[in-house]
Formats: sequence, C-alpha cells, structure tokens
Amino acid sequence: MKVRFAPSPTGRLHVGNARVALLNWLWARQAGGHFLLRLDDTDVERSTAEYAAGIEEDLAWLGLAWDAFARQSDRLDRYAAAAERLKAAGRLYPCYETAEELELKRRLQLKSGRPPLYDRAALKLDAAARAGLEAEGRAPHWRFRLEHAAVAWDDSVRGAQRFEGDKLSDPVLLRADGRPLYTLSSVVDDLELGISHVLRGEDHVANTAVQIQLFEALGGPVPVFAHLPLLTDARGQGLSKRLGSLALRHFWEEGLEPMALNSYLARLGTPDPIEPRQDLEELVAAFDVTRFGRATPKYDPAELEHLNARLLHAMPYATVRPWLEARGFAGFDEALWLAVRGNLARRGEAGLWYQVARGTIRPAVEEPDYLAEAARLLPPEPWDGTTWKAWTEALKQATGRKGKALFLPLRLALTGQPHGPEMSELLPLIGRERVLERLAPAGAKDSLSAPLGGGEGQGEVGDPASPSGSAAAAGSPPPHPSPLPPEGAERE
Ligand SMILES: Nc1ncnc2c1ncn2[C@@H]1O[C@H](COP(=O)(O)OP(=O)(O)OP(=O)(O)O)[C@@H](O)[C@H]1O
Repeated sequence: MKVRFAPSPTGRLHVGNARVALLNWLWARQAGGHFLLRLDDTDVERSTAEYAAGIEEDLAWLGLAWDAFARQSDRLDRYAAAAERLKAAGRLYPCYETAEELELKRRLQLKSGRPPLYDRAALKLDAAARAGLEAEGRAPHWRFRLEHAAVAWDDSVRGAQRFEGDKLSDPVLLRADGRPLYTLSSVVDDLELGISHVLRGEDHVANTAVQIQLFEALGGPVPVFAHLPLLTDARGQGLSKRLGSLALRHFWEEGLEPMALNSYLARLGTPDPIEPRQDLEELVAAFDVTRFGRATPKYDPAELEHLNARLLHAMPYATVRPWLEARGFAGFDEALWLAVRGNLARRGEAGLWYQVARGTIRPAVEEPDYLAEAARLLPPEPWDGTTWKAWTEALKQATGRKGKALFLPLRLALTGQPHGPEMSELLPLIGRERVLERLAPAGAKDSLSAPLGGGEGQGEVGDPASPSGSAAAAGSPPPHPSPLPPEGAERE
C-alpha cells in the first residue's frame, strides 16, 4: 500500500488538511505501507517556498514522518510526456475559446435550462480552421475527451459511487501556456509514484470520476478511493488554507499537545468515543477507515481543550522528560511531574510549579502572625504525604481555624497561587527550608499589597527556556493558575 498527502503550498495547513494527512498516515502505517508527501506546487502564482516549509514543519509537529517526498514543479517533464501520449491516442484535443466565449456559452446553456457542459465545438474544427485560429494568435488549451460511459467506484467512505460520463465536461488538462492542471499532474504522479489508495476530502469526488478515465487512458491501475467530508469551523464555516482559518501553526504556538489534536482528528466523524492517546502507535492500532461517516464534522475547540488537559493529566513522565530537560528544568523529577500534571491545561504551565517546588517565588503573604505560628509548628523532616495533614491538624488545634481560613493562607504563602495541586503532595517536594523562607519572607509586609496569586515573582515563573520559534515544543505560554480545587476546598 502506498498513500499520499498532497497539499498545495498556498497557505499554512489547517485542521481539515491535518485530518486528511493523519488518516492517510495511519492507514499506511497500519498496512505496513508508505506515506508520500507531495507538494502540488504547479500554481506558481500562489505557491511559495515559505508555505512549503511551513507544511513540512506542521507535519513534523504532528509527528507524521513521510517515507517519500515529491514536488510537482520537479516533474513537469513527466506531465508533458503524458500529455503527448494522450494527444497521440486522440484523447487530448486543442480548444481555442477564450474565457469570455466560454462564459457566454455557459450562460446561454443555463438560460435554456441545459447543464453547463463544454459543447465540444473544438472537436469539430478541421486542420484549416485550427490553423486559422492560430494565425490569429490564439494558443490552444487542451481538453481530455471523456468516454460517454458510466464511471463507478466503490468508495471506502462513501460506498458505491457512479457518474455518467456524458454529464461531465471534458476537463482542461493543459493551459494555453502549456502548464498542466491538477487533474493531469495528480493522476500522472499517482500512477508513476505507485499510489494504491487515495484518501482525500470530498471536494475531489467529481474530479475522481474524471481521473478514473484518465488513469485508464494512461494505461495504469486505478487506485482505491476514499473521500472524507470536509471539516468546518465551530460556526459551520468552511476552511481554507488561503484564508489561514484554524491553522495548525496557531495550535502549536498556543502550546497545544500534538497528540491531543491527533487523538481528536483520528476519531472526529466516527461513532467511536474521542479518547486522549499518548502516542501515534495507539491510533494506528485502532484505525479503521470504514468508521468515518458522511456527515460534516464540526471542529469543536472546547472538546479539543478538554482532550488536551486529559492527555496531560495522564501523561507519563518518560514522555515529557526530554521536553523538561530541553527547557533546563534541572531536578524536575517524576514525583514533581506526577504531583502537578493533573493541574495543567498546557504543559508550559509546568514551569510555574517547577519554580514553586525547585526555585523561588514571591509568596503571597497574608496574615503574617498566622504564618509565624505555622512556621513554629512545622514538623521536622523527613516529610512524606502525611506531613501536610499532621501539620495543619496541629495548626487547627493551636488556632481554632478551619477550612479556607486554615488552608488558604498556607497555600498562598507556599505557592503564590490560590489554587493548584494537592498540598500534601507538594509540601514534601518544596521542602522545609523553602517552606520556612516563604512563611516568613524578608519584606513580607510589602508583599501584602501584591495582587493575589500574581506577585511580581510570577514574572520569573514559567519556562526559563521559552522556545524561540522551535517547532519541536508544545509551546510554553505564560503560566497561569489552573482552575483546580475551589478556594478553601483542600481535601487534606
Ligand atoms: N475542510 C477540510 N476538511 C477536510 N479535508 C480538507 C479540507 N480542506 C481541504 N481538505 C483536504 O486537504 C487536502 C489538501 O488540499 P488542499 O491543499 O487543496 O487544501 P485546501 O485547504 O482546500 O487549500 P486551499 O484553501 O488553498 O484551496 C486535500 O485532500 C483536501 O481534500
């Protein structure tokens, strides 16, 4: 099996493109086949090298490595050779109508209630008429002469498909300047590069009917086709690379997990539940092209956010460790990761908890007298998961405080945040020395005026090695407290 993902480098990939890329990749991996990345860059006015590089960057971010690479602009001689074969076989014929003439014909057809099909007037021209038109300075464009027979295929997503050849217009394959159109270049590539399965958006269904005849005219095998409905945005609007809608690049700039997007796109449009998956291999094992339905799937940002958080909350330390190390979080060990991951909406927020447990923060000190009492009752080390309970129990006895009044000033002083991971887990990770410093920091009086959970120390908290445009990172946005236990609702 060999599949391909064939975007035009006319913009950055969007989630709809990513879905097609991912599903092709999964299909190939599951079958032990090959995945080709082909850049359809014959539209020289709109294709750019930057967009081509952007597509590679976006696919790399998703983790979709390609086994082979092709660029249509490198293969123009192949399309020209195929066109010559079609001409020799009488399947490609020259036409001389201008765009205005064609438009006029179209309008007349529509007015008289006929479908706007090309009337094949050019087929009736004899050699003298053609020579006359060329002498006028008209260069021909070339149309593929379709067989007026039924074209049918068994689509892996849509089921049985059938088009009548006489209800289709002979498509233009070569422009007047000799440049090939997509219909030709795509079929020549699929044939010559050995593509066995074509999975793409349903914007290509009508193309497929024509292309099947072209595959046959060029003497090659016809691939298996699968056409997926096009994804829309949350409001039901279509997506376009050219308009930059829902570009993948924004997802990675915002620090979204690529596996959250992969997990989402691999299930969207199927009746199966959308579950967070930590690696692509899990998605490969579960892939089944026949599960995808024909209804238009809507991209739901809230569902993706939720999935991203669920993915992080279950993420093994081994998965995140290289990323933590690359950011210079020395000593961000497994215990710390396990303590904080359940509070992350973005992995970049891990930097905040790194500073809480291993670095310095500006504690939000409220009620210094209470904190002084807390320091006095702080148990000696070694500490474990029971220390917090023992400490706060002693404080409760000594002060008569309970609930929010007992817990919140401690959390604020020790983490600088009103919310966060379980204090019983955090406390041993912060350690006695830091705890004492934070309960009675120098200049504590000044910090009383610091905004709650947002002291200036927050500026240092976060990712010490923020990516400078690196595609490898699941971004590192400025940290912000995660909405975890409601105030005063410590479960200790
Ligand atoms: N909204 C969408 N949902 C799912 N697949 C899509 C969507 N838009 C395009 N595709 C598919 O993505 C692949 C790449 O197509 P293409 O490069 O033409 O993208 P495009 O977004 O339609 O581009 P443009 O906006 O530049 O015309 C094709 O298989 C196409 O069918």
